[in-house]
Amino acid sequence: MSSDKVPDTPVEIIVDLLSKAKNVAAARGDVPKELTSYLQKALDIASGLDDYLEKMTTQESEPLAELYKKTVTHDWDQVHKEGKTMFRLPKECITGHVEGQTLKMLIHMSQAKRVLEIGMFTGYGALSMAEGLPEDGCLVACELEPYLREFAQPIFDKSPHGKKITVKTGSAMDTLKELAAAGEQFDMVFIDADKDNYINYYNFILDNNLLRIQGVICVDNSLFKAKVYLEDTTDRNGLALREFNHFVSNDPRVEQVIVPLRDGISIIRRVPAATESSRTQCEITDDEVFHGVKGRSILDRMRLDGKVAYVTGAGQGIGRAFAHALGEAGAKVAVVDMEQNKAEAVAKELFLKGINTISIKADISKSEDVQRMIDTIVSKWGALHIACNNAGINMNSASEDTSLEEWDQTFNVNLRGTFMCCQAAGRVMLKQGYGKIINTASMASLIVPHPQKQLSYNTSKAGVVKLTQTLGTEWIDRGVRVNCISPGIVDTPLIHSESLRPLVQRWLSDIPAGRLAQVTDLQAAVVYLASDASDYMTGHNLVIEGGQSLW
Ligand SMILES: C[S@@+](CC[C@H](N)C(=O)[O-])C[C@H]1O[C@@H](n2cnc3c(N)ncnc32)[C@H](O)[C@@H]1O
Repeated sequence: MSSDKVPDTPVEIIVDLLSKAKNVAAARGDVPKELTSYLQKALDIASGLDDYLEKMTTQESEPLAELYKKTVTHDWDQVHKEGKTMFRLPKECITGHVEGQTLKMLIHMSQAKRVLEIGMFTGYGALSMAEGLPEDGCLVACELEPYLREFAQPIFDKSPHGKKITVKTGSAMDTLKELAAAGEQFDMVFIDADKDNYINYYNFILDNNLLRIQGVICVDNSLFKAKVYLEDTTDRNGLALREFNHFVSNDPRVEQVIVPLRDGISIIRRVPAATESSRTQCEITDDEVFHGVKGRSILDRMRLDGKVAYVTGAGQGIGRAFAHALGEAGAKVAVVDMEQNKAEAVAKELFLKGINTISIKADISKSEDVQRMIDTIVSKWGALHIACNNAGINMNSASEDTSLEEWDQTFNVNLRGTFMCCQAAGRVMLKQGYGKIINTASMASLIVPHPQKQLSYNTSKAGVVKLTQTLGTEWIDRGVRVNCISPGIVDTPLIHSESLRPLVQRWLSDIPAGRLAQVTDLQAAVVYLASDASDYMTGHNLVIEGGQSLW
């Protein structure tokens, strides 16, 4: 701490007091050595803490460093004297490096997408939080002083994250009212403005649903230089924070913890409305719709954490997208393809995203490969919950010319192969009493796509639907659900082949959605069918074709 700096946090105050005590001790000749040495040790511990935290915390970005420098070197007294700000703003207002990174970390951990800041100052906290937001995230910063928006904006503009920030100038309470009237809701709120209004901001936010359930409110200065717990406190802000902490700690709508970082940060989580205390406050229907099935919200019910999955034909296209989707939702994924290098490449992608994965080379038209695939997965991970039978081939010929070879080859992979996978996976799943099988069929099971000629493909995919319906009804009473997904025409490398490329325009005129399907259009469906949320669904053909089969 530099000598001209006023101690501002409990630790800084302790350092100041210990330094004074040390000086008093040094001025007297009769202080025992032991006491001087204890004082020195306490001083070393306290004075080293903030520096150490600074050093061990991830460095700030260049725009943040620039914003910090610009803020602490600015002549705020002069600005105020010139009437550019209503209040004299001390540069110590700034959140700074360690707190900024803490806020950014909280944004990541809570996966917040929409953030509200009350009290922006020069935008250090706002930009730190914006850096933690996803690309489509947004942060609304409330600030009383218009001067500060002008001050911060040029640096926001230099950062790739600055565009996520919208500054609303004026009284924060007016802005909160405006946001509530517009039905806005946030995942995280950072309160860091006028201390005696904290309680009003907090209550307004909760009373008006500005914070979503499970959302987080962070509050700065909640230790307020230790004045919140020192008995002789008369300071207005210290008393306001004391009352605020007391109120929050008794509020059944939330859980809170005060982290003794700098001047204290409270982290307050809005708990689900279904807690005992709030239940007694109003009439609710006390059921799974209200609480969620096994207490899990609908999005949680689509998580696949701890589940073991495989996807065949996962080396590219739809299968690759399915493998990523299942992994992102929490499953361990075996990436299966007849081309080993492709399976390995996709498994590497999943690994980079932190997904547990293995690659397996298997030709699903060979029964020994199918059994080896299942055995490998079960011996590696001890179970099999999700079987995604996606591998398939498509060949084109006029029906009068279709060779038996083409027919057999198509059926060997698309129908016989899918059956073998279903059977081998099903045997494991029936023993477990639980399983989800998702076959890739095709819109061609419903309509006859044209003008291309693909008799064997269409017929084999119609077979996949009937296979799915039969297994789906035969096995559901033993916990195994079997469904299929029928994509329309998907924009994969396959359709950019010489023979198919000219047909794209023709197809587009048959698709109400006006575009081909992207593989990403199919990802949510596979996660849904793989999750407990679809447990009542079996033998279903989920058609995703931009409306093409309806025209
Ligand atoms: C402690 S500073 C905020 C620091 C900031 N969060 C950061 O990351 O550096 C408090 C800010 O709140 C603003 N403020 C105070 N009262 C306000 C009010 N009623 N409405 C909006 N902003 C207010 C002040 O102008 C000041 O810029």
